[in-house]
Amino acid sequence: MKRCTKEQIENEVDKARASITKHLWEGRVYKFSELRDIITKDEELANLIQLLESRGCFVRNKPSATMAGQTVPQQAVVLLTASTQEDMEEDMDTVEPQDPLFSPETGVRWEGKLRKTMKEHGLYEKHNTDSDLLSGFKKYLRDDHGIPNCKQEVDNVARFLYFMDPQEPGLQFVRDMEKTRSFFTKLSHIGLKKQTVANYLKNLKRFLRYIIYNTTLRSTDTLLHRDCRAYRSDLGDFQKSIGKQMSKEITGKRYTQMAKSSQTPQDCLRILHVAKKDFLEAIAKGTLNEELDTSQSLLILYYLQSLLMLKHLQRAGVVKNMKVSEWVKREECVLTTGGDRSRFFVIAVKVHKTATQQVATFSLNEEEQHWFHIYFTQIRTRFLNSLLMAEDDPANDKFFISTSGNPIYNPSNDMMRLHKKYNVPNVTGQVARHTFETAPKCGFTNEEKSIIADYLAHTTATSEKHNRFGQPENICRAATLLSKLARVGDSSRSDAESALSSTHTRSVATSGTCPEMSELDTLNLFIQQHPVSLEGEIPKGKIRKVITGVHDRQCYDKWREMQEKMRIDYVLAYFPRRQPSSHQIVKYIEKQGWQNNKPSVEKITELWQPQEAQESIKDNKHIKKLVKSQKWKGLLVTDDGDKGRRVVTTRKFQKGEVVCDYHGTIVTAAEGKEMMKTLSKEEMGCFFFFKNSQGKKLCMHAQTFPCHCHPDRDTFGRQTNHSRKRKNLHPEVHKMDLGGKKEYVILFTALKDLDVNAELLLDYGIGRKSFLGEGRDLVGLEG
Ligand SMILES: C[S@@+](CC[C@H](N)C(=O)[O-])C[C@H]1O[C@@H](n2cnc3c(N)ncnc32)[C@H](O)[C@@H]1O
Repeated sequence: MKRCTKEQIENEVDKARASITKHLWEGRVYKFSELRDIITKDEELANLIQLLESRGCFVRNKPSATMAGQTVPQQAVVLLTASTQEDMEEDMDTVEPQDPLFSPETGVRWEGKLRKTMKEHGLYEKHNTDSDLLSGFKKYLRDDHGIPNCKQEVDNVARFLYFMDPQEPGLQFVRDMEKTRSFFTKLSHIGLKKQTVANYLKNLKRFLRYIIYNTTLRSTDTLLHRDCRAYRSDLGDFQKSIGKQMSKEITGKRYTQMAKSSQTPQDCLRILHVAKKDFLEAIAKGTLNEELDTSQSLLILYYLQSLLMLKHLQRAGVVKNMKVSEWVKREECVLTTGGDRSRFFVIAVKVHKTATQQVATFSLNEEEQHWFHIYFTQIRTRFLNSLLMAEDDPANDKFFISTSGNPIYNPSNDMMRLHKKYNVPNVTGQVARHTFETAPKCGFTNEEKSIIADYLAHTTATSEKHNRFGQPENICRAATLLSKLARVGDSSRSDAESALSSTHTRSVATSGTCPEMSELDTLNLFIQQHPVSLEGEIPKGKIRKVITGVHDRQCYDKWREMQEKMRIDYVLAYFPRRQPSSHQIVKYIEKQGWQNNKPSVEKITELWQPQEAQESIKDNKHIKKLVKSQKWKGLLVTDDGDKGRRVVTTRKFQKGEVVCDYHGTIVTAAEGKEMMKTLSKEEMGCFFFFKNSQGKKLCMHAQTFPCHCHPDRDTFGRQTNHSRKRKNLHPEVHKMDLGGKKEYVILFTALKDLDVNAELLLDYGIGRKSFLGEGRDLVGLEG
């Protein structure tokens, strides 16, 4: 090139340099793994490497035995005490401590086939996790990240390190991005889910963060430290590309999940219904200060987390980060609806990873508040006791604590365990939020819709609005409205369902303007929020309509109808065995002080019938009054030629009704018999012999006339005639508290329905040997 210009020569030199560089990189550098793939025998491989190196070639990533001095001395990697939390992530996919009672279904399951494939591709073997490097990482995860069981994560990294260098766990891998890529490509090629591959990547990134920030590497090996940082940044790019592939898979999965679960809000709440019985039993135990076993304690913990995510639609981050101080500072809010006051408790969670700057607010009703209280005072303290904690331990202020005494790690997994335990298809918090967001809000006013939207969105504006409880009512109203949504189509009906079983209501329910929110659902919710009570008042229109919406009229009528029925039953219960007169009913209703919605006398009279249960009768005031006063109505004494006087009815009596009593004085049966002996044939005997519950023979005699207590009247019982065949009365012996003294009372009840002008007839028991009836000596008596 003598005649060439300087520029031409320089061009040629550049070309040669590029060619040599290319040769150096591509022609003279060999990867150890590639050579090993061709030559399997160690000795031959070693000879070849020796030859290549002697000719100026390079062999990359040889096992460390052949690279002595290049690995980082492990003693240089010392765990730093101060942790760097600058970019702590939400690690929702890491496996958590396993509980024998609630076995989780998380992480990679080393099913036989997968394990085999991984083994075949050299991806399964791992380094001993007790090595300095890995045990340091383990400690870092446990102490700095509060992950007590990080086995899976450490195992993943141990597997990766083994793949990169089977000899020993080292850091040289940061200088081999290509092999790193090959590890991840292989993982996905053998059929691991993209999400699992992404987990490996995430674990590796966290391992690097540990190395970079939590070890002494920065000072002991600056270059390697620099390479670790560069490698971690490259991993970020790699993660993005995997992320793209994964997002397709995950979006697809989520879409299917959403589509699958775009059922109804109450489907999302199914687990809360299914587990509720057991949960309430556990709560009841807690309320009674009885000791709860671990299974019950966990049930309470998982149920409450699920309640927050599925019913109150809080994100997992909110549940995880809710603080004790926030629980303690909960704000009471009373929604007054008509005569009823509903208490709510608003809680604001300020720090939650899902949305910094925002305050998540939710409100618990009184019952829920009690549940949380039981958890807080009994379960949480017990869990905390299982670990000796430092004063400044983060668990001290986290509201939800796991059995190990550490803050809960992943509420979503806890919720999944609860679903699994009760064999209910899992619903995630995200799906629940989506379902409630998209549920048709038929019958809601625009204002109500916006309250719900605000509540669900937690926009900054909303949080500002709600911050410091500016508008706690709205939060409570949102909770109420969400309950309303949740009850659409709910099949677990109670009072409301029976109340709505009339044909009229059914036709309204089906022809209503809002098929999504039927009248039945609305009524159910309304009754749940404003239970029908004997004394309560139905809420005033404005407050009522928050729930009743377009079904206000029907709900109003039904509520009142239910209350009226309750009041009728109440009045009827006061007259269990003796039909009350109109006057008695009016007086009794007046005594209750009901201002409106009073039941009518006619209805009560029409509905009255004697109750079968005899228990209530001995304490029944109405009967007691009649026994004391002897002013039994509906009876008349007439004269009968043959039998003397007789008692007849002046009104109808129903079978089972108390007609009158046998009023007299109690003596022993022996005394009664003695008294009978003294009677002449002409004298009439008024004796009623009976046995008390202890079998003692007694006698009620009505020989003294008029009696001292009722000198103005002859009582009906003693004028009742005998008939065995046509008897229509049945005697019942009771012991009643009459003015502070327990006394025997013999009530005559109707054996059958009695018409007007029916003679009262009792079987005196004549002829029965065991019965010392007063008429046993009578002759010529009808059968
Ligand atoms: C407890 S008193 C019944 C009221 C009675 N008839 C009166 O005038 O006072 C019982 C007496 O009534 C009469 N008596 C009751 N049942 C009768 C009957 N089936 N046939 C005839 N006399 C009867 C008998 O004289 C009997 O001693």
